[in-house]
Amino acid sequence: MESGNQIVEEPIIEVQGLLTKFDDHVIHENLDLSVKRGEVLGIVGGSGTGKSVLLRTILGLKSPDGGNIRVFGKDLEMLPEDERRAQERRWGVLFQEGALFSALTVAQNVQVAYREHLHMGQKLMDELAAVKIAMVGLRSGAADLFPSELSGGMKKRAGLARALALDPEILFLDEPTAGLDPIGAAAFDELITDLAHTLGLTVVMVTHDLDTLYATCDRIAVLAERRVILIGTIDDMLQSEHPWIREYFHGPRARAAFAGK
Ligand SMILES: Nc1ncnc2c1ncn2[C@@H]1O[C@H](COP(=O)(O)OP(=O)(O)OP(=O)(O)O)[C@@H](O)[C@H]1O
Repeated sequence: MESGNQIVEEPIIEVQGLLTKFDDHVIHENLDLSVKRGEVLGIVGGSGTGKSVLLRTILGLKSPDGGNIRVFGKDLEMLPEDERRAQERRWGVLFQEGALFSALTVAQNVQVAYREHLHMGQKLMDELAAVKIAMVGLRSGAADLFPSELSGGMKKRAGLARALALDPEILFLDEPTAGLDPIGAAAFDELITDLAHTLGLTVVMVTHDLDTLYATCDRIAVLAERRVILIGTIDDMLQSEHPWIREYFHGPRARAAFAGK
């Protein structure tokens, strides 16, 4: 149910008064979100409420149209290019499908970050990639496989190994269990929890998966009405009277996910 991490109150990510839009289509307005260092935070919300756009905006892939975002106490928009890149090295991202380069092996995918950000010999890169590959529970032989040779679950793990390449402090996950069967999804949830705990990671994940919320998240942020309408624990969600939150956390699927917890 919880990462078991030591959670520090001081925020590692702070979003204040965020406005994002595409032309006249306002996605977020006056959105506030604070993520504590060491917590596993799940972001939920109906389809099209702007969960992925929020992730992309925090990552600096889309500029805010208003408000500000501070990660590690710094506003990416204000940073010169070299500091911005240094900032980006401190987080890892796993997009849906793992977003692996199809022409590269698993090990080479992990090494992309080393080539881009660090200067080291091939032997050291191979050794570091092997550590990351083992860390995500892939057997060593997987290092030399191409993405097309991997199952869905292995692809996710390879993507995770790549996201962990530079020992990030924050891990961003977009729908980590989408497309996995229930057993694969449960194993992936366990892996995320173990890694978060062992490495002291802060994890921010967008997910629709109630089992994942129950298994991994310390807190949940609910996106609706263009902002975060509630942030808190599962118990806080269960006590909310908001119609969407009630429907989501008291619906038949939620009851099934709750069973036995
Ligand atoms: N590049 C873009 N250009 C125009 N509109 C966009 C763009 N990216 C996202 N949107 C719009 O922003 C809104 C929010 O999209 P987003 O993908 O963040 O939703 P979501 O909450 O992640 O949805 P889902 O749960 O279905 O994945 C949608 O209406 C989408 O059409």
